[in-house]
Amino acid sequence: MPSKKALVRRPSPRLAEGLVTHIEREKVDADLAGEQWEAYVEALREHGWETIEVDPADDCPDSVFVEDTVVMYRNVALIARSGAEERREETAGVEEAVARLGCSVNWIWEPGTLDGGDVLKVDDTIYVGRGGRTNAAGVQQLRAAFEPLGARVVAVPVSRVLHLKSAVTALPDGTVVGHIPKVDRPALFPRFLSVPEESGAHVVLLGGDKLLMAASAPKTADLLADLGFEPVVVDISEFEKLEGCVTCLSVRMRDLYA
Ligand SMILES: NC(=O)NCCC[C@H](N)C(=O)O
Repeated sequence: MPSKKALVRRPSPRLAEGLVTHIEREKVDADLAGEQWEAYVEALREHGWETIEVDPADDCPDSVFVEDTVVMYRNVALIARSGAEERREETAGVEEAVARLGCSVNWIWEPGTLDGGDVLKVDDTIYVGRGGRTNAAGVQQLRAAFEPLGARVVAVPVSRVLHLKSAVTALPDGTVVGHIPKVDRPALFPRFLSVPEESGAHVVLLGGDKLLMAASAPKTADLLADLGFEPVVVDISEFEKLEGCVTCLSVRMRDLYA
C-alpha cells in the first residue's frame, strides 16, 4: 500500500505580511488562521495521512505554504527556487525534512526559478506552469530531474493567477478541474471539467473518492458530490487572503521508498 505522509508547516507569526500579487490585500486574522491550520491538519489525519511538521520558519511570512518549496516525484524531492526572492529561505527546513524521510534530494539552480504550486502531477504526466514564479530554466530543470525517471513534463502558460494549481488541479480519475476565466489554455488538458468557482479548482486527493476542498466553493462541492466524489470541506479563508489554496498547505508524499 502506498505510504500516505504529508509535510505541513505551522504558520509564521508574521503570516499577515505574506505576499499578495493578483488580489487586493485584506487584513489577516492570525488567531483564526492558526485555528484553520489545525483543522486542515486534522482533516488530513482523519483521512489516514501521517502529518510531518517541518521545523517552523518564523521569519518567513509565507512558510505555511509549504507546497511551494519542494516537488516530489517517486522518491525524489526536487527543492524549489522560488520566483519570489522573499521566499527562498523557506527551503532549508524542508530540505532537512525530506532528507530525514530518506528521499533523494535534487535542486533547482540559478537561473532557474520554480514554485511547487506550479507543478501538477496526473499519474506520470507532470504539468508545469510557466508564469510569474516559474521560468523557462526552471521548466527545463524539472524536465531534466524527472523525465529520466519516467515522467512526461508538459509546460503550460499561466498568466491569470499566481500558480498553475491556483488555476487547475485534478480529480482522482485524472480529469483536470478549473474555473475557465482563470485558465489560460484549457485545451491543453485531455479531459477538462469547468467548475463554477475559482477556489473550486483546488482539490486535494485524500484517497478513494474523497476530496479536500475549501469552504469558499460550495457550488463546486455540490457539483463534484453529484458526480460521485466526497468533498471534505475546510475553511481556509485567512490563507485565501494571501492567495493560498488547500493544495499549498501540505506536500503529499505517496510514493516514498521506505
Ligand atoms: N501553491 C500556492 O498556491 N501557494 C500560495 C502562496 C501564497 C503566497 N502568499 C505567495 O504569494 O507566495
